[in-house]
Amino acid sequence: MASRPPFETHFSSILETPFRDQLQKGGVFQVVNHGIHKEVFEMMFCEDKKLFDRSFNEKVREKFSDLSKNCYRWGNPNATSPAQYSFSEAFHITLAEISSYSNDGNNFRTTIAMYVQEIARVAQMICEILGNQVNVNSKYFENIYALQNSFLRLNKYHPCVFGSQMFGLVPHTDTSFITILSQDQIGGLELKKNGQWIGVKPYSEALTVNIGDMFQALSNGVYQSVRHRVIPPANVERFSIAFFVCPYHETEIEFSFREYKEQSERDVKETGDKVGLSRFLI
Ligand SMILES: O=C(O)CCC(=O)C(=O)O
Ligand SMILES: [Fe+2]
Repeated sequence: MASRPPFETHFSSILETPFRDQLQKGGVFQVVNHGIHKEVFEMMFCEDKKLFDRSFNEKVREKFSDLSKNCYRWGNPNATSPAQYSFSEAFHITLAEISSYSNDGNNFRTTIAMYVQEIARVAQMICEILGNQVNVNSKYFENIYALQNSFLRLNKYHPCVFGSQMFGLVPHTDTSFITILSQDQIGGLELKKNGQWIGVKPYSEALTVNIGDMFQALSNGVYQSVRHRVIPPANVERFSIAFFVCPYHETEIEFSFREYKEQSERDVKETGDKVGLSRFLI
């Protein structure tokens, strides 16, 4: 593979107004010239597709050859109505798992480890820049690659046989510090801004970044996590890969990340929705 393209080091200057104002209202931005080689994305999406191409039985099987148990889901098992159902399938793979992969020549594992190393490097830079702007202690992002709760979510969206009655992914905010998304060119991601849903246009090789609940809490509400959803594609499949940068479970923000995650999971089970940060504010 050719050497890494140069990273645009003046990235931080664009974080000044009015860009920063946008983030404060809950925003998503796209990063180009991030230094990740095109081939890394091509290889990752190729392995991603092969994984989803396995039979349903294989994917739900208890002991899946490359991955740990229970990392696969189809739809939303807690949904109590079609409006709460996500018409998509996904694999969750934590950094803890990825960093334990041995270099045994397995294509899937080598590719995923390489991808995560690259994406963590970009995530580190973005978190530090965003954190500096709002005086967040850089200790939270000292070594993102060591944050074992961070995870990749591989998403596959299918053309929805129920028309527009169902979401590809139901409206939600991410629990992470930030989320970095690679997506193909199909589109379907939307975010809520001023009460309206707005489509996020995919750009080739751009990374889409959004603020999650934990950065909203860390920045004391200066940055806002953004509510987003995915509309299922009309007649093709869509793939995306999200990297969620998450703190250690015991990290104290004003609550611990574990408390936040467990409460969110209980809320989703009981109400079909994640109540979110508002529950933790005094
Ligand atoms: O697939 C997308 O565009 C968004 C994925 C997403 O929001 C998520 O995985 O949390
Ligand atoms: Fe999300």
